[in-house]
Amino acid sequence: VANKLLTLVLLRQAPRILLGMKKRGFGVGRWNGFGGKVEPGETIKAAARRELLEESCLVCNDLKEVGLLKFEFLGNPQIWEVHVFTSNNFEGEAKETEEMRPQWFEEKSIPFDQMWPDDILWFPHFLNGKKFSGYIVFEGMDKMVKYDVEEVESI
Ligand SMILES: CN1CCN(c2cc(NC3CC3)nc(N)n2)CC1
Repeated sequence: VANKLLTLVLLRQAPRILLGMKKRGFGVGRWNGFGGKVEPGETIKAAARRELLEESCLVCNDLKEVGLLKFEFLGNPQIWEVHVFTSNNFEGEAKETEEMRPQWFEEKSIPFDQMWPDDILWFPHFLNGKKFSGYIVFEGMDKMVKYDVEEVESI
């Protein structure tokens, strides 16, 4: 069955990065970038832009795809394909929404202990401005049983 397409947007204003505390639904209680599902007929980048606006009230017109993360969950045949985007060029002020409470973090104080466990694997590549690709197997929602993350020339 086709992979589940998801988006993740991490905006930067060096030396800071914008994260949101997920207030409900999947990933509740964890800091993350902004994102969601890709609707039928929508490009992945358009979905990323839409979810960023819905979840943070920010408009970004020059999202760049920098990462591709594939997740397998033991016991579930559906692979999740998370397309990671970034930009340092966006309009508006980040606002709290029903989904997310935004906060700017210094890049050297990212709250990994309150984020998805895989983030610590690929954030270093992301913060160094590299493109990355990863395959991560989870058992439940907290334990990584296998992973492989690498820098790539192109996504
Ligand atoms: C709307 N999407 C949901 C998936 N998502 C994930 C997932 C993820 N790990 C996977 C084990 C869950 N890790 C980060 N950082 N983000 C991005 C936003």
